[in-house]
Amino acid sequence: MQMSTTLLPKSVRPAHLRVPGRSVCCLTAATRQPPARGATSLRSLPPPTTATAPRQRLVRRCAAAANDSDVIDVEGKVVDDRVPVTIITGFLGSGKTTLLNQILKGDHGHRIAVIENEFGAIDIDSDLVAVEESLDPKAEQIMMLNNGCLCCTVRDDLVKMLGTLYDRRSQFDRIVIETTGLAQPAPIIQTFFLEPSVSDRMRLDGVVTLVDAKHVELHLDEQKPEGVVNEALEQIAYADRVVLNKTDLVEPADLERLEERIRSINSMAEVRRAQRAQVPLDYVLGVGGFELERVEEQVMAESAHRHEHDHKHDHNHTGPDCTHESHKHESHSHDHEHGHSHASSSAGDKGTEDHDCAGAGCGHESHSHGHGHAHHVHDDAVGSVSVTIEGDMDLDKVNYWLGGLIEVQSNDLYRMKGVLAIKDFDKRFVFQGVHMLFEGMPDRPWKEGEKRVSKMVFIGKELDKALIEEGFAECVVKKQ
Ligand SMILES: Nc1nc2c(ncn2[C@@H]2O[C@H](COP(=O)(O)OP(=O)(O)OP(=O)(O)O)[C@@H](O)[C@H]2O)c(=O)[nH]1
Repeated sequence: MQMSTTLLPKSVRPAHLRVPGRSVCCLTAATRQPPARGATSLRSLPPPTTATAPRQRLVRRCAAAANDSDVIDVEGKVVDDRVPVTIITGFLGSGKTTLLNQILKGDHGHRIAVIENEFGAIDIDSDLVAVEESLDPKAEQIMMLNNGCLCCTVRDDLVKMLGTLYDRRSQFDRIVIETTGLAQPAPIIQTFFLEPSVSDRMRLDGVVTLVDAKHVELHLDEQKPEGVVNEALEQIAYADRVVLNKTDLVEPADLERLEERIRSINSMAEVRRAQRAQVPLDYVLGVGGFELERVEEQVMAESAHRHEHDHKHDHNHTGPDCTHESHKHESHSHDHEHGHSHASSSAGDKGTEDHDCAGAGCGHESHSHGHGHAHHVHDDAVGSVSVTIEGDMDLDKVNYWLGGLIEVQSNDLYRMKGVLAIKDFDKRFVFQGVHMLFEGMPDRPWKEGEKRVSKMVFIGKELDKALIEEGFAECVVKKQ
C-alpha cells in the first residue's frame, strides 16, 4: 500500500526524494507559535475524529528534501553522497579539544575538515585566508576558526562557513564542528535541516557530547533563571553519543550515578566512559544519529539501556541504613510512582524503578513516596519519555496527535524517534524529529509472526509523561 495518504506529504514528488519513500516535514519558524505552557494542552484540542486540521497543517508545511542531482547507484538506489558532519559539544573544559585532537591524529585515512567555534572578534574571511596560507597543500585537515558563539550569532555564519568549506570539497571527506562549551546544540542541528544550501550538500551524522565526570553535576544542578537554558543539560539531551570523560578524577560509584543521570536525561544516547577522551573512532564518526534507516536500532537500544537500568535497580531498599546514592533522579510529582513500574512507559527511568524503600531509615532522597510527594534532589526538567504499545495504530489519529504534540510542545521537544505499526500497512513506519522538524518513511516489512508493536521515545523539557502515554494509547485502533 502507498504511504501517500499517510504521514508522507502529498506534495513530495517521489522523484525528488533523497531516499525513496522518505519525507521531510518542516514546520518552519514563520508558522511556529511559542507554546503557551500550562494554558495549552493536547487534551484541549478537538478530538481526532472530528478534526484533521493538525494533520493538514503538517502536510502543508512539508518541504521535500528535493535534489535533482541525486546520485543513483547501479541498483537504482539513491546514494547519499552528502558530506557527513559531526558536532562535538560539551561543557567548558569537558575535553572537546582533547577528543578532536585524538580524531585528527588518528591513523584512519579520513580527511577531516574542522570548524572550531570560539568566542572572540575574529573576522571570518581574513581568518580563513590565514588558515589557508598556513595549510600544507597535502595536509589532510583544514582548520577554520569562527567568531562568536554558533548558537548566539545567527546561523548564517555557520551556513556561510559551510558553503565556503564546501567549495573545497575535494580536500576532505567529512567535517567536524567543535562548539564552544556554552553553545546550545539546537540551532546548529537545525541548520542541517532548515537550510537547503546546507541540507542538500551535507548531512548531520551525529552529536557527540563530552561530559566532565568531575564537574558535570555542578553544572547540571545549577539553577538557571526562568527561561535561561542550562547548556550542560541540553548538550546531553541532544547527544547521540556521550563520552563520559575524566573518569580518572572520580570514584567508580560516582560514575555509576553519573551514567544513570545521563540516561535519565537522554535514554537514547550511548554512553561510554573515557580518560583523555580516548574512545574508538567509530564511536564518534559514522554514527548515523539522524538516519531514518537507523531509527529502529536506536529505539531498540533505548529499551536495552532501560532494561539494564531496571535490572540494576531490581533490589530492595529495606534496610534502616539504606543511603543508596545512585538513585538521585529528579522526580516529577505527577509521574513518580514508587514501588511499581508502568507497563508501557518510562520517563527517563524516573519513577520506574522496581524497588521498595520501605525502611524508615532509607536515605533515598529523590523518590517520591506515593503520589504527589516528591523529594527533589535534582531538577533535571529535561528527560526522556518512552512509550510502547501493542496493536495497530490509527494513522489519522497518529497524525493528529503527533502533529498537535509537535505544534504545542515544539520548543520543549528536543528529539524524538519512533517505530510505528500502522493499521493495514505491511511495513513499519519509522520517524525521527528535532523540535518542529519531522521526517518519516516506511521501513522494512513486518515479519511473519512478529508482534506489531509501536514505540516512541521523546527527549525534552518538562514532558508530560502521562499526557504522552494517554495520547499514544488513544491512537491505537480499538478492537470492535
Ligand atoms: N584529568 C584529566 N584531564 C583531562 C582529561 N581529558 C582532558 N583533560 C584536560 O582537561 C583540560 C580541558 O580539556 P579540553 O580538551 O581543552 O576541554 P574543552 O572541552 O575543549 O575545553 P573548552 O574549549 O575550554 O570548552 C585540558 O587540560 C585537558 O588536558 C581526562 O580524562 N582526565
